[in-house]
Amino acid sequence: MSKTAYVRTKPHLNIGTMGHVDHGKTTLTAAITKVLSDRGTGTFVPFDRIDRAPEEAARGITINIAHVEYETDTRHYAHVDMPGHADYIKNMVTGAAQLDGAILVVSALDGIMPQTAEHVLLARQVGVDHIVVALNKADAGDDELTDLVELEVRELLTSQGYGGDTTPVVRVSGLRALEGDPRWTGSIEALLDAVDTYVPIPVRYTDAPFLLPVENVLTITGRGTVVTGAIERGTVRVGDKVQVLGGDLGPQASTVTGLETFGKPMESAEAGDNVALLLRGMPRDAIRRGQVVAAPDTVVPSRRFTARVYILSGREGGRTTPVATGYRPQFYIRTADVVGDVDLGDTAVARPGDTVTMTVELGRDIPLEPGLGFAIREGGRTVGAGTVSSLL
Ligand SMILES: Nc1nc2c(ncn2[C@@H]2O[C@H](COP(=O)(O)OP(=O)(O)OP(=O)(O)O)[C@@H](O)[C@H]2O)c(=O)[nH]1
Ligand SMILES: [Mg+2]
Repeated sequence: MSKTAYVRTKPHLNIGTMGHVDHGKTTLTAAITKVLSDRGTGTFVPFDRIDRAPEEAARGITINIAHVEYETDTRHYAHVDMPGHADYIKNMVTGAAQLDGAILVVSALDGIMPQTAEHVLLARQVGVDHIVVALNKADAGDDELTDLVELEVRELLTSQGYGGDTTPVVRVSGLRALEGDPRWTGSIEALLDAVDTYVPIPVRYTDAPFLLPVENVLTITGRGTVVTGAIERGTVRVGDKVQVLGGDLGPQASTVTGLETFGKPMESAEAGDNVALLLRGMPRDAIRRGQVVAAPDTVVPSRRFTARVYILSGREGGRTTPVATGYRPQFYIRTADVVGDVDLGDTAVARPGDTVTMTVELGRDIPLEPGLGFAIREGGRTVGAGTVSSLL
């Protein structure tokens, strides 16, 4: 089977849809691919293909199917439609989504709902700096109500530091656009123009040594083990030697023998690209989500570090009671999810809303470095957000 190689002609960005359940994220995602396939710069991905369970390995070393790709006149996008609220939280807090910008989908009929606010808050915490709003279901709403919803959304964004006054808010109908109604396909064009102009091309760390947090691991019969994820920094080429780090077996050497993005082979990939790497001689059970693939001898896994941590307040969905030394929550670091012991030193307790320095000892060694962000979770909710200060 011969495949067309990926040709990099435009800057690549990672974006995604977020917003309350049923506000139309998946319908909008399908509509975007429809409008762009009509333009000839993408492939139409119908609703039920996006909403289907991920990981379909049969077609080659391809990435999680919740991603779709498309091109506008000026850019190449990987777009992730997170299937549900829990997946959104997981992908955002672990950094797996690595969004350069987000489309906040708000139903013009319902306005802001709890997950709308929660997703905006989380986007802020994980460093998504640019949001474009799709006021969806505009076909079914009346103008006065939609005006109110728009006002409400702008206020929410401002309250989270997004500059709601200048945020593009575009009235769309994913459903009608999907049906080909020209009035509403035009609304999708307008939304894409807003994304193209409002979300800047991010600075990529292409000069740093290669590092890929592993999101998924698959086996391709007859070819070997494949890992997928978004490249955090650096570049990688077919033939490069790499190390797999953060597992129980210690660092393991391998060589990249295949490289693809969205099923298309590529010679080299760089920071920000969503890729699949075929790794020579790597047994399937020797690597799992949460580990990293890196340039040899550039990363040393460790488990003790100090960090500055913000403990979310109850109002932000966090705890209502303080934490103390001996607290043992889960730490979400890159794509890893690992338990850690918290030591607050001289500080007696950390109350919700406080920012504190803590020492953490993780349950296993993982690649860490100063400046690395992480989330702290407990019982299915995010209770803290922090940054590594130093390794011990
Ligand atoms: N009238 C109208 N209905 C819409 C529009 N977009 C989506 N819907 C309907 O809203 C419902 C939810 O749409 P989805 O696209 O599944 O919403 P979602 O946000 O992906 O939902 P979750 O993934 O479950 O959070 C479906 O019944 C859609 O047909 C729209 O533009 N107009
Ligand atoms: Mg959906």
